[in-house]
Formats: sequence, C-alpha cells, structure tokens
Amino acid sequence: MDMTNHPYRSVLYIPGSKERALDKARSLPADAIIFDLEDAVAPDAKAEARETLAASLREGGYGKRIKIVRINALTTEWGLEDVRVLRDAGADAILLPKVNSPSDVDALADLLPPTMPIWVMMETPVSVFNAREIAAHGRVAGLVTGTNDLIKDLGCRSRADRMPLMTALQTIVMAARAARIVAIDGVYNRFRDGDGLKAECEQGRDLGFDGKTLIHPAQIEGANQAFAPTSSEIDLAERQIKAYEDSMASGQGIAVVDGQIVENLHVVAAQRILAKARAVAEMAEG
Ligand SMILES: CC(C)(COP(=O)(O)OP(=O)(O)OC[C@H]1O[C@@H](n2cnc3c(N)ncnc32)[C@H](O)[C@@H]1OP(=O)(O)O)[C@@H](O)C(=O)NCCC(=O)NCCSC(=O)C[C@H](O)C(=O)O
Ligand SMILES: [Mg+2]
Repeated sequence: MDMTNHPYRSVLYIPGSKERALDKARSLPADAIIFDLEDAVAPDAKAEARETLAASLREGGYGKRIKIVRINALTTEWGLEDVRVLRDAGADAILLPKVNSPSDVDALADLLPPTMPIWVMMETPVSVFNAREIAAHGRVAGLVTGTNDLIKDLGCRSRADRMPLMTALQTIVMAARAARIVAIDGVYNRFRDGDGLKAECEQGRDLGFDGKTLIHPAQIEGANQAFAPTSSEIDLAERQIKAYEDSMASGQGIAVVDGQIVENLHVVAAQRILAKARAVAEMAEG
C-alpha cells in the first residue's frame, strides 16, 4: 500500500471488539481506519477483540483504506500480545498510544518487521515537548493527536475554540511537517453535532493537519469535505502554475494571478494542492 500519496481526510476509529462495525467499515468512505484495541475496548474484552480484529484483517475487504492498528501501550499487560497477534495480520501500520519519547518507539520497532511503519499517539504533555524528536524517528510515519488524553493530563477546559490546546496542536503539526510525515487531528466527541464537527475540521485544516480522527460513520462526510481541496483552490492552483510557467518562458521569475504574486514557492504549494486533489479522486474511484 502506498501510504505517502494517500489522502488522510477521514481517519475512523473502530473498536476491535465490534464485529458489526468492523464489517461496516468495508463500505464506509473513510480514507483510513484505526482498528482500536486500546481505549475503545474494555479490559475484559481485550483478548477476544485482538483475535476478532486479526480475523477481520486477514479476511480483508477494506480496499484502498489505510489500515492502522492501535495496540495497547507496551507497558500494559496487553501490549506485547497485541504485537504478537497483529504484526503480520495485514495492517499497513501500527499505532502506539501514550508515547512520551523516541525510546518508546524504539521498543516497538524492535518487535516489528523492519518495513512496518509506526504511527504515534501524541497525547501526553511530555510527547508534545518531545514532538520534534518523536516525529524525526526513522520508523515514524504519522502523528495522531489524542485530544481527550491531552485535556485530561493538562487539566484544561474542553472549549469549542480549543484555545487551551493550541500550543500542542501547532507543535504537533510543526513536528510532522519538519519530518515530512502525516499529522492527524484529534476526535470531536459530540458525534451527532455536524455543525460543531465542521467547525473543528475547518480549524484543524487551517492549522495544517492532513485530516481528522473520527469516532462515528456520520462524521466521515464532513471531514472528507473539509480536508479536500475546494474547486476554487484547484482552479487557482492550475492558473498559478500556468501563469508561472508562462512568466518563466518569457524570462521573468514572478507571475501575478488575481492581484497576488506567484513565485516558485507558491507553485510548490499549488502542485501540492493538485496532488491532493488527484489522491482524493483516486480514492473516490474505489
Ligand atoms: C460512539 C459509539 C459508541 C456510538 O455507537 P452506536 O450507538 O452503536 O451508534 P449508531 O447506532 O449510530 O451506529 C450506526 C451504525 O454505525 C456503526 N458504527 C458506529 N460506530 C462505528 C465506527 N466507529 N466504525 C464503524 N461503524 C460504526 C454501528 O455498528 C451501526 O451499524 P449498523 O448496525 O450496521 O447500522 C460508536 O460509534 C463507537 O464505538 N465509536 C468508536 C469509539 C472509539 O473508537 N473510541 C476510541 C477512540 S477515541 C480516542 O481514544 C482518541 C484518543 O486516544 C484521545 O485521547 O483523544
Ligand atoms: Mg487517548
């Protein structure tokens, strides 16, 4: 699975214990799925969920959706067995919760095949302080923000504008961008509130996240819309690239489109928008 040229607009958590949801996900329009063995699964159900999930992954049918398994932390009684059962079950990546430092990633890397990408939950204050080093770890391919755990650990208020989380959110995006890996925003807990989800998706998009983690199928469409390039963004990107090429051909280094300058760096951003639009279109083709 090519994980780099892939959209990550909607990243849906599914409890590994829920067979019906595991099955339903095969037809949901999410870009990626996090099959969860951690917080969505009760302690008594963990052993059975592990086997249920391994069987679902082996059965397949998830198409182009990126398949990420969230194991329990290796410091828990379940973590090692999660790795043993799931490491060869067909996941595209393993997601490690409650990471604090690169050494936590090392511990998991030692247990996985060398080609298996590791994603990391950024959900402790220490992980935010160590964000740059965690993101730069050679095995880490994505950062997933755990806003619920962050709010718990910070003791901050859960506000609609997420002001108390802003330093953490921006640090996570910056760390991911510096390391050229994926950055996914946290979940919106009020899963029946479409307007609230839309606002939070747009905020996450504006901050630079690639997409949002979700807890319910009803949230997928809102995230897919918010994190996809709009038709006017695509149109502007195409015109910027054309204008810049024309200006280069006539010996000038700068073009002007809609009253704004276009330099090489704007062309790079425009090309990124078009690449994302192509990736979204390919995902829609199924
Ligand atoms: C939140 C839910 C418990 C709600 O479940 P339910 O009441 O069953 O919802 P519905 O009846 O509306 O469900 C309708 C159908 O959709 C399927 N469904 C529901 N949720 C999912 C899902 N996540 N993936 C796939 N399919 C789903 C139901 O099976 C129904 O199907 P059908 O019967 O065929 O019509 C529930 O949505 C849920 O459990 N969500 C996931 C919660 C979760 O994963 N939490 C852990 C991750 S959040 C987190 O930990 C973030 C981070 O770590 C942090 O710190 O912030
Ligand atoms: Mg968490």
